[in-house]
Amino acid sequence: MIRAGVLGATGYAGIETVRILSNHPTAEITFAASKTYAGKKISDVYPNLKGVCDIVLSEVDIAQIKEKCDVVFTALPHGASKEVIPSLYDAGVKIIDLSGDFRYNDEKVYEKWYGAPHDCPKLLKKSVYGLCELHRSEIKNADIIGNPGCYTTCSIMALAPLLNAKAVDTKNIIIDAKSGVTGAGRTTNLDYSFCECTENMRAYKIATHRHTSEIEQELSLIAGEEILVSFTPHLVPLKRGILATSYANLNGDYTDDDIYKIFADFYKGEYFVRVLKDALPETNHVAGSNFIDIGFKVDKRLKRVVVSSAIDNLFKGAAGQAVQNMNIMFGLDEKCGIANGGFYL
Ligand SMILES: NC(=O)C1=CN([C@@H]2O[C@H](COP(=O)(O)OP(=O)(O)OC[C@H]3O[C@@H](n4cnc5c(N)ncnc54)[C@H](OP(=O)(O)O)[C@@H]3O)[C@@H](O)[C@H]2O)C=CC1
Ligand SMILES: CC(=O)N[C@@H](CCC(=O)OP(=O)(O)O)C(=O)O
Repeated sequence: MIRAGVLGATGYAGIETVRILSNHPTAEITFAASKTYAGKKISDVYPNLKGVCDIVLSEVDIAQIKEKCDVVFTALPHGASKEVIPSLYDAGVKIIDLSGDFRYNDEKVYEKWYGAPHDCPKLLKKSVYGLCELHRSEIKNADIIGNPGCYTTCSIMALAPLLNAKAVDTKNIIIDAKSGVTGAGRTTNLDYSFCECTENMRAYKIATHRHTSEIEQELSLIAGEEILVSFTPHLVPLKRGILATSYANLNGDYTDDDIYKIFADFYKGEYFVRVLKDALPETNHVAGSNFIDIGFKVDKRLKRVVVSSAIDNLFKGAAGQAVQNMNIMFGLDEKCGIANGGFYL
């Protein structure tokens, strides 16, 4: 059995990690940390886990983690992760960080978009960007994973095949993305309260959202040149789900069949990627699952392709992909514990 710890276990991404690991056939939760609820059972905080996971929450304790864990998931706010990760690394456990702290190849990019010094650039260099379908071979041997952001997973996977095939103009890419409210975490911030969010939609952080830099890092690697994108996130009245609509100008007279072939070839054999033909994704079809659904349409009039992609922000966008990373790092079947399709009516 893989012995797993979860820090920030009572947050939305943390509890989703706990829920997935509780059903994982070859992993068990041996340590779960919370500042606010230390001393309580996790099932007292989330009663839906009663009888499924009743572990008692502790303060972070590196000596205990060293003794009890092979891998630790840090589901903490960015900034808090990089404070604890050096000690975890010294304790010899593998680390899967769900925050933005270990996603960058260049600390200067982090510092520019997060507005704070990175503090542990040597460990940042050792980390691998955990977008499983793109970095599987590096993930296998990694000790620290920077698990991707939710908007970024949905956006990068929608555009990577087109850039890889050099099918689109690299200059004018636009990503318009919508997220459910769990994307903001378990916060008491008024902006995310029921009456502010229900029956309402709003764009935010236009041209400044930190995920822009993560998307640009990965798309540039694939394209082999610097890619800049317009990225506009929106908050929509859903609990879970991200839908991204990406626009790119085509470099030639591509048909829908040509574009389908580009996507199908790029994601050949990828269980968690469902390329749709003559259909478009819906957040309901991926909720509670590790799937990404990708559909598209060529706009012949404008010689443009519009790609629509959907994920569950807490699953493929956070905890599910984190467990997918664990499976790869420990040589398990990548689908272990996360193979099922979700189901929401
Ligand atoms: N929500 C989402 O859809 C996604 C989130 N992420 C990332 O995952 C991480 C966790 O996000 P999410 O679960 O949404 O956030 P939450 O706010 O829901 O949970 C974070 C938890 O961490 C603990 N915590 C808060 N502040 C600190 C601190 N300063 N030091 C130590 N612990 C702290 C709190 O638990 P306690 O008080 O019990 O210790 C809190 O509940 C973030 O970095 C986020 O960006 C990534 C992808 C998607
Ligand atoms: C709706 C909402 O607020 N979403 C979050 C994204 C959550 C996430 O994936 O962000 P990290 O990069 O911090 O892990 C946001 O826009 O900041």
